[in-house]
Amino acid sequence: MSQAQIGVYGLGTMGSALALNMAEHGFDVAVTNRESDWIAAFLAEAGDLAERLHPHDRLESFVCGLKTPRVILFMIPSGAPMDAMIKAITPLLSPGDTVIDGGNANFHDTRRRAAELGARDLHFVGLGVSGGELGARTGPSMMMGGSDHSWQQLGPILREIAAHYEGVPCVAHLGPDGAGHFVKTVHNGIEYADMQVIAEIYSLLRNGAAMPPNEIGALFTAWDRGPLKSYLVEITGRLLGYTDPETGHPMVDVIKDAAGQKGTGRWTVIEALRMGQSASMIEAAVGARGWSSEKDTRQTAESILGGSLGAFDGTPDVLAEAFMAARILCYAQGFRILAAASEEYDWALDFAEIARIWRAGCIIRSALLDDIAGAFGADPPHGQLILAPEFAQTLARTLPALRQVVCSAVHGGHAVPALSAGLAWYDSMRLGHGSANIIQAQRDVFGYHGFERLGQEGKHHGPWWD
Ligand SMILES: NC(=O)C1=CN([C@@H]2O[C@H](COP(=O)(O)OP(=O)(O)OC[C@H]3O[C@@H](n4cnc5c(N)ncnc54)[C@H](OP(=O)(O)O)[C@@H]3O)[C@@H](O)[C@H]2O)C=CC1
Ligand SMILES: O=C(CO)[C@H](O)[C@H](O)COP(=O)(O)O
Repeated sequence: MSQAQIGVYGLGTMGSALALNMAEHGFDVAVTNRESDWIAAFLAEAGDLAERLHPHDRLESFVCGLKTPRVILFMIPSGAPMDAMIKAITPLLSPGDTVIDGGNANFHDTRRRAAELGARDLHFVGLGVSGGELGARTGPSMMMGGSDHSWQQLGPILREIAAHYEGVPCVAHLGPDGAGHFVKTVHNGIEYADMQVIAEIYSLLRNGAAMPPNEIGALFTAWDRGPLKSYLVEITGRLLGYTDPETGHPMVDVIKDAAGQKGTGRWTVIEALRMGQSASMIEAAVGARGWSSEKDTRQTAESILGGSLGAFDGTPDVLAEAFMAARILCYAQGFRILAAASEEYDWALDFAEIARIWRAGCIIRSALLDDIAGAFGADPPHGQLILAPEFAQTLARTLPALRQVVCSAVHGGHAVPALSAGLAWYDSMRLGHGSANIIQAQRDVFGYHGFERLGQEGKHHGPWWD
């Protein structure tokens, strides 16, 4: 039997697409699935590529069909199923073999699994994969966390199957154990915030300016030809043009306004808060998805509290400028979380490299990421994207529009949690002197917690009343 260069376990949406992508790039791939009935159907659809896909219906033969040291990619749900599969496959492996979790895993699990497998001379890789099914098939962006040994095994395959931006593969070895999954988690957090900003802009145009979905779609499509160019803007422009074949209504009007979420956005916020960081736009986006799911309550509330909305008094040009400001702020918040984690876990993340591998293949790919890569490459003040000269300039130009949009939205009763969170963060960060002196004084009054005095070392207390 021929010895495959890599094994893919899990022939669902992502696993089958990645296996086909590898086969198309000339790699021999051993494939298997929990429900083995799927394997024959998958091979039938693979056409000529089936020559390079080597099916197995048992874990033992799947492992035996791989060149050593082995490289095995799991594309399955990342919680308990991944732990169960590790338990099942570990006795079949040899020192030097690498097990990869390509799912959206919590990076704490990845760190634990890497340590457990490491103790048995096995390598565990947390591979963040972004781009959905099409990306996985034609070129995803991939964020790898694991050992140098695993990168040597995997790198040549991943570089071939990845998306390419001007010839540069969108994949990198970002650090050890959980680094890749953490970066993918934050990628998804940014994805949540960018999607929420888009939804808020759509809602202002639809409910505040009575614009029909197809016209809003055309506007997004026009924006996609300029500096706001991005995958999410592109698909929003396109999806808004669709009509429901059943009712003849715009497709978006028949979709229930209750957003799903699988956890990565929430993990981003949890990790940010745990590290004493803020990612207020991502938090707003996660919260807004939560509120959206309370459809029944909102319907009752509308009859009690009133659901009228005022007119939105802004032009599409003003919205485009506000969108640009919000997008910069949302990426900036994402990179701050990465910086905090890099320090906490000693990962030495390369932020310019992360921006580079997000330029193509992934869901948050946008024209801005090339500039972000350049800005991080030039070492911005305090490592802050908003202080990089070109971004500070763009923010100075676009912030008045964001302010105008948020003011008009608030005045008209339109909920813009992400846009307003971005603005509040910017307004907090641009002042050298804020209002936390009041918090410190209050804490000292009620808890004798002490405060620092401006320009003096040590802990002080106020002359408060008894
Ligand atoms: N869909 C997407 O856009 C993206 C998904 N991901 C991540 O990729 C991973 C796979 O997602 P996706 O391909 O969409 O999911 P699918 O539901 O399409 O496929 C799931 C796969 O996992 C297998 N599986 C499910 N439960 C178990 C189990 N207990 N033990 C062994 N195998 C199991 C299924 O096998 P069976 O056929 O037998 O049910 C199937 O092969 C997930 O972690 C997801 O978060 C990452 C990026 C994007
Ligand atoms: O990883 C992804 C995209 O990058 C997946 O599509 C993920 O499912 C998106 O998250 P959610 O389902 O919570 O919206």
